[in-house]
Amino acid sequence: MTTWTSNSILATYGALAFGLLVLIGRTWVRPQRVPPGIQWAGKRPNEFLAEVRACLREYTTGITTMMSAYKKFNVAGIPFLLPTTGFEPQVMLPQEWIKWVVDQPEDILSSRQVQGERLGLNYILPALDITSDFAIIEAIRIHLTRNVGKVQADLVDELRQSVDKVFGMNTEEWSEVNVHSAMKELTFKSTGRVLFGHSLSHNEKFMHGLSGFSTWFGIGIILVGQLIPWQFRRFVGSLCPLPMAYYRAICTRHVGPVFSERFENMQRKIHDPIFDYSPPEDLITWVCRAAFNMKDQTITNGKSLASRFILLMSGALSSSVAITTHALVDLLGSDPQHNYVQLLREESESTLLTEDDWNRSTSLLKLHRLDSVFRESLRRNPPTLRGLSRQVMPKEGVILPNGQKLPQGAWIGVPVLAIQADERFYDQPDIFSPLRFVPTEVAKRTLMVTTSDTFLPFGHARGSCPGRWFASHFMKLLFAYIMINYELEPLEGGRPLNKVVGDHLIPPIQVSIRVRRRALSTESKSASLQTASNREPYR
Ligand code: HEM
Repeated sequence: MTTWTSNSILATYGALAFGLLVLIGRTWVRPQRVPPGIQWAGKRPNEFLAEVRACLREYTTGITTMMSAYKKFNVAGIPFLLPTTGFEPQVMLPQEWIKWVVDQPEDILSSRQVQGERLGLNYILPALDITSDFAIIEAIRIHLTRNVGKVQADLVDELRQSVDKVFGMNTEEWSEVNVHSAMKELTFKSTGRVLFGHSLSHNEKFMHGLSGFSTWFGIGIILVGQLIPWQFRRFVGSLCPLPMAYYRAICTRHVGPVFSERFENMQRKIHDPIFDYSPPEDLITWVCRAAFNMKDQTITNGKSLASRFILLMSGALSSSVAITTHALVDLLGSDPQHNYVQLLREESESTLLTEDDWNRSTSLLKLHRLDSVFRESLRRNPPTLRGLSRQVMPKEGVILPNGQKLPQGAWIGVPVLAIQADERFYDQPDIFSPLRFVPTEVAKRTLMVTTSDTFLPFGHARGSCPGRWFASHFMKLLFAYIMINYELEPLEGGRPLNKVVGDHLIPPIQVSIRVRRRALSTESKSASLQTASNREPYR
């Protein structure tokens, strides 16, 4: 009797647990993101809780699900549902539909809605005020791009000092430099002068706050928005702000008063033209100007601009750090026989002969090889694996170009990495070919900043990166300076692999390279080129 009772209790608990598991399984993968009629990638037929397990496998499969499903479905013109680590699958559309995606307005396909969840912004920064976005984006897209020539001398001055400090001045001894840390310091320091002005970029406390904030912001985005299941976002998101708030407070303490003072004085000058005030020409001034030029005049003080500015800039700087790290590791990890560093050095030396050349923006248009290196590196290492992410907004859903319907709340996007590795668009796509985009007699020039439906690391059309012209400018100056002034040893064992974390390709941040300052005269250099290990360095 007792055995019978305990068996039935066990059976009841078992059935309850099973029921609960099925119930959880049904809702664990966010139901809004699972449109009917779209085929899953990576889902095994007849597997118990197949959709949950397909998402779980994404923690370890890296890019394989996306790459193989792209070939199976997208190349045949069929959309597929990509499982994700956040348990929010996303419909990947075929490349031919990109024009349709970018033509849809924000109230039909919204990028902001996806950002709020996928970057975890709704949870790590719940009080985020995006009224300033338009002014900041306009200032970057129009003023910074147009005035990049005017600020080039400052940029060059700053990057010379930073590279000399980080890579050293010793022409005899080789030193070991961690690529990622070096690129972080060089990027923050050099671009900081233009983005925040001379005084802030030389303020150690501010720069320390900015660096800490960008690290924690990056961790928060990936952890809350992508790695943990969507149900836990609110809870984990409420913990992340602690270190972020600390560093953000440091930044705000320094940048807030600068914005407030600039905003008030510029506003006063508008109403009182004889007021004696002329602001420095930097991004902070251009952001305030763009805010005054907005039709609806929703921005009434500099404080709100400052707070959003820090956020956008820290994201922008982190992207630039990742891309310069990828590019340097790509170059030094390539077959030393090609001696790409020497080819880049020759181009830089013949282009940047005088101080005027360094300070003139048109000089950089002649750096075809360097431009091509960055475009090729971005092709192989886009900052996000998926791009053009949008959420379906209308209650009645949207109809895809093939007539299929997607309900409200579904997420769409395109597999950027797979498109950029498609042999229909790129010859031998698996090979790092840094001179691929150098113009020839038959191939016309494609700049690294030119987006298209087969080149998407900066997005494409509406919402694409407004800072890419500035980023390209900075990255070319930085690499030209390094190539001209330093010898760089090739990486032993080739190009170390990236890590896939959430939607990001993280460069190998542990990699160090060996560098040595070049001696002034070419003749005197050649005698000292053999390394201790007797390997032939790039020269
Ligand atoms: C190589 C470095 C960079 C890469 C790869 C990059 C890439 C991107 C990407 C993929 C987006 C999102 C596009 C989309 O949603 O479709 C973006 C947005 C943005 N980028 Fe960049 N970026 C870089 C550097 C910069 C720099 C240096 C700045 C500023 C000076 C900047 C400012 C911005 C801003 C403000 C946005 C938001 C645009 C919006 O929401 O409409 N970026 N960037």
